[in-house]
Amino acid sequence: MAAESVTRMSSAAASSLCNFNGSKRSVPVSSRVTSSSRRNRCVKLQSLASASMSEFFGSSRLSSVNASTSSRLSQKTRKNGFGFSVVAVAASEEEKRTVPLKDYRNIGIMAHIDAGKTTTTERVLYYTGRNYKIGEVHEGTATMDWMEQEQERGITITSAATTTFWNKHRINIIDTPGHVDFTLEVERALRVLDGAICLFDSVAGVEPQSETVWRQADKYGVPRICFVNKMDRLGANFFRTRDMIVTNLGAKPLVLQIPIGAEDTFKGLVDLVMMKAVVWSGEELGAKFSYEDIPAELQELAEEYRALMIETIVELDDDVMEKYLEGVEPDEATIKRLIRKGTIGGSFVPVLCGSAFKNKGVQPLLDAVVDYLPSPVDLPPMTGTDPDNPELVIERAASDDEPFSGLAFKIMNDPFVGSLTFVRVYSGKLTAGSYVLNANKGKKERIGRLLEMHANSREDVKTALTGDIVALAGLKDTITGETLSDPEKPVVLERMDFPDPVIKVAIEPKTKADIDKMAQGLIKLAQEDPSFHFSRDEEINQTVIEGMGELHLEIIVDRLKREFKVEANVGAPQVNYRESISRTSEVKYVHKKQSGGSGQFADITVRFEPMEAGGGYEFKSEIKGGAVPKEYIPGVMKGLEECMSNGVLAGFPVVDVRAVLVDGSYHDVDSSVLAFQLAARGAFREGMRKASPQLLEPIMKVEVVTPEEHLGDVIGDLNSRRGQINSFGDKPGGLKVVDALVPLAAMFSYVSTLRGMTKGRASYVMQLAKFDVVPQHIQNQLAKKEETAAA
Ligand SMILES: Nc1nc2c(ncn2[C@@H]2O[C@H](COP(=O)(O)OP(=O)(O)OP(=O)(O)O)[C@@H](O)[C@H]2O)c(=O)[nH]1
Repeated sequence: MAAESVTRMSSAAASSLCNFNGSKRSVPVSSRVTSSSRRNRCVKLQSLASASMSEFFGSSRLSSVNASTSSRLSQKTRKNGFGFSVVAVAASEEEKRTVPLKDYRNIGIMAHIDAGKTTTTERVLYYTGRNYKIGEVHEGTATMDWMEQEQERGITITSAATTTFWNKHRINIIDTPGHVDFTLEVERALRVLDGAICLFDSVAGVEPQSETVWRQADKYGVPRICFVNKMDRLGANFFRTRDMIVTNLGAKPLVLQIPIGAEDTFKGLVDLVMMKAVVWSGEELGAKFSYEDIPAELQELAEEYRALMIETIVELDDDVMEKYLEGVEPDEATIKRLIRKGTIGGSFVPVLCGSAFKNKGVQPLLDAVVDYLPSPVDLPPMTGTDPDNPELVIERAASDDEPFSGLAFKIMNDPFVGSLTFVRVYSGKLTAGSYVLNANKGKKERIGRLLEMHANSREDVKTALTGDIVALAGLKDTITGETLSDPEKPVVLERMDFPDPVIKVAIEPKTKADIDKMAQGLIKLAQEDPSFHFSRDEEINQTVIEGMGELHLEIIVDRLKREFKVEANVGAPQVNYRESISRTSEVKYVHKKQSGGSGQFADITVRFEPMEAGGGYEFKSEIKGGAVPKEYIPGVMKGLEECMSNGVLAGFPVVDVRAVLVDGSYHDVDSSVLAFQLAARGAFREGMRKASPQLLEPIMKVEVVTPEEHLGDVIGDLNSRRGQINSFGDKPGGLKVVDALVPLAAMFSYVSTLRGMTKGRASYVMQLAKFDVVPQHIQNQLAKKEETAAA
């Protein structure tokens, strides 16, 4: 059975390579990406906020794009580009709150690739009555996987939002992708969610990507419940997964259910709160369940786990604990109250089980979402800062009566509705037709339409209330991570972190006529996805796209083709290196020019210090007594910042460096901000060279699962890729698992090699572990390539 997920993963990842590697790469595009000397001439675009079509290719083309878009926008009901209907409902009055805020659950479903997130979500939609007909991932009909690429590959790429109801509670769900290339989607979802379901495959247990998303959820303090899925699969083991939650995640599981049977005898579960067996009569969609007596052979185990559960939760309440010590067990309502308290407070994570595919365990899971995950009012108020005074902390309680605040967490381009901005409302209300302030940019935005999303279709609403997740049509300047707020009571909520891309490829349209279309597409795609960057060098006529992995960039190229009708050739993937320094240097740099009129003078001394890994870049001024007047310091900062994206070794971004302005002097007439900016550039060049610069490369944590007979080949191959084997282990089904650290540069086209070597029976996952120094002989090779390219 393990081969089932192996094959699916391998084929998804394998297809990611055909554009970038192997025989299909007979493309007439320079596989070399922009050289360092040229890089600084590139226009770097990360979002539409930083550039627009007009900046890129002139304004005339931009207006034609807008005109055609707006004519399409005027239509009310139509099919969107993905074949689903867009429904515009005339909303007359302001919507009233029908569900109290305490009955809201904003949740995400997160897991390793293939654990069953989409399948579970589809079941949730069915059992909550949202979907009449169920979509199956393997048939390519899942509602939440609405992109063509998702349906073809059976994987989730974008997170989709949907709203549904259970026991009079409103549940907003975001389905998130498991593949590491789309980790940003998970990050964005976690930033705006109040709680999460963490799914595990009961055969594989806690897998690498589950660890990653678990840490992400920790970072945002998201309370969660665990669902051990796929209990029907051969090799399913609930208790091993429970143990892995302890060993691999360092979490404290609170077992609330134990399975009745496993693999093909999996029938249902014992609910330890009610001490009842919940047994399904079949495995078909909508199969009925009944409450029964606990099977005799499970009675003892159930009592043991119930006792563990009670002992854990009574610790949260002194009175209950006292009574318990006197021999009085808490009643069901008290048990639920304490499980809820401990889950929200992070004391433990409830663990449930089931088989989404066989329709067992989904309804109790929904009950647990309602019973144990928090509503917006159970969480501390959101904090932010005053846009005019970043020192001033502002709180926004979750209430319709507070001033409006919301966070834009995702932009999606719909070919017909236009750009949709997904917003989580944290406080107050948002009304269609009103104006809000983009507090990060200080710009007002008009709210055109407010849409409630149901995966692939949408419904117009007049008002969004606190706790809602809505999509806004018509915003012009807002990008992911920015705060929208009441213009009279502005607030900037804490921003999200976006990872920097680790790989890049050169790309060019197959026909010259498509160059505009490609730029338009890239701008839109970069606006949607902050982990995707692109840059263009006009002089050598080359565009480079950068992303989180081969699959990520392949999807971008595929979307260019499908959504923007641009066929593109792509070069070989290249690693996005970083540059840093290994020792401290101090330089004095004088910028002096005397040519006829007024001169330029700036004198600075800058110390460059290495910082801890992950430290980024920092600037500090130690100027005393006005040696460099305050008004010139921004010039120094700007000059240094400009250089940080363009290191002295090979033009890669510089990281983990602190620049300290220690001294300087100025001239009453000839000094200016510009002169200090130019001096800073000079100081950077000299200072970095003196500080033993070094090239850093992304090192990936790779986990390969292979049948034993191919273990030797797999290890030999990893060694030849500069891999460092960390551990071996066993997986159910006689499979071996190898954990290694391997430089990303050596992992391109790995999937096809692995497939060839193991006849398609092995699979692997990898994720970024760290950046590390590139060995000297490889640095020399890279420097040589750089020189040849520059020549
Ligand atoms: N046997 C069994 N198969 C399941 C179960 N749940 C999901 N699957 C299958 O596992 C595969 C992966 O399921 P998905 O729902 O796409 O998993 P996912 O976590 O959404 O995957 P990504 O979005 O690609 O990360 C599909 O073939 C499902 O039919 C289950 O409970 N039992």
